Amino acid sequence: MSCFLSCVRFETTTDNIKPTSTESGSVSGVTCYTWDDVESLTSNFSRLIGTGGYSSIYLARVSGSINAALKVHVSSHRLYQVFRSELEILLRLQHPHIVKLLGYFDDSEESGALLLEYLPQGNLQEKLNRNSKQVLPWRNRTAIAFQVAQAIEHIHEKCSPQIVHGDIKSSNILLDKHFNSKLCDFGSAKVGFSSMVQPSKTTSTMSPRSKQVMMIGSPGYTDPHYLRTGIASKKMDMYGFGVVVLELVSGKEAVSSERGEMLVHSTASLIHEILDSNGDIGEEKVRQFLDPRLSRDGSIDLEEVKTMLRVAAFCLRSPPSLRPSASQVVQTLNKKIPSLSFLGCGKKE
Ligand SMILES: Nc1ncnc2c1ncn2[C@@H]1O[C@H](COP(=O)(O)OP(=O)(O)OP(=O)(O)O)[C@@H](O)[C@H]1O
Repeated sequence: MSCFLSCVRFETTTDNIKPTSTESGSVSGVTCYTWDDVESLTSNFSRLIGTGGYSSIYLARVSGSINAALKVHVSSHRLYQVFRSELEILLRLQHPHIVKLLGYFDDSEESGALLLEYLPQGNLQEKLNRNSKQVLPWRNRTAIAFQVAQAIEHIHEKCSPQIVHGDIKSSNILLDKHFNSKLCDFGSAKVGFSSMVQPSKTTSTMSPRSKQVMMIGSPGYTDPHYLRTGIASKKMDMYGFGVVVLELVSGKEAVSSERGEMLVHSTASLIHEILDSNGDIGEEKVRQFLDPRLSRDGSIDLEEVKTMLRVAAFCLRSPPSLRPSASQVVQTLNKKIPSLSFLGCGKKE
């Protein structure tokens, strides 16, 4: 990146955070960095730890010793808006299960980077992968579901204006050294509407190709109602959450890398059976669906597996109005999953 540029500071007290020109500095514990700082924090981008559709993530060191992750957004005018939107949202969020913003770099035109707390166990998708050396124990899986539901509850119901994440998936769930989870990637999030957002006028006059670029969500996780209507709502996050719970229980990918089949399709008959019987599932079915790597764990309570499957089934329901809210999911898991208490994972926030 050529020259560096002035920093932008944000006032976080208003709904729309307005930038005001300043020098480098720190605001509410969030530091504004220069590009020289960014190069030095990442030792010239020497360790790539992740890549996404819009960004590359590098290991960084703050004060010479504390690990952090630097998310550098692809430099372009359009993607600068994605960066700004993610920055503005993260500045407003503080929750134990949402990734913490430590600082940022902003050239005010087309380049930006976010300095985030570092999550050493990477993302949940990698941890559930069959080739992962370590099998994620059942107790951690239920805790992760509970913590992600708490994070969604926070953005949906405890933030004003509320936030729809728009891309709930296992690669957007990061894990700390104890396998506690943190929701990340707010680049697709929508803020400040009562319950849903319709495509804007400009979107409705766009070519189908440009519309495709505007769509949010990821294959295997996207709410079919959103795909049909373009209307993003809190219930689309609950759909993505339902798919993540299916992944946690089965250990399977949302889209099979071998056959390209979607988990929601291969599990459709099981989901229907659960919904048609009002939540009742035979034990044999449950055992068949459970991640085979967990079957050696004799301590698994099949009632907990049933609860997780019921939650997933209800989150995948159509129409979206039939899906539970994040608070309802938090309450259900809290009540019906005794193993949560073993972990001290914080049944209460
Ligand atoms: N704070 C972090 N600590 C450790 N690893 C991280 C961190 N942030 C991101 N990563 C890694 O980088 C990956 C991509 O991050 P992220 O989803 O934020 O990027 P993106 O460009 O928004 O991706 P997407 O394609 O989902 O839009 C994550 O799945 C994770 O593996």
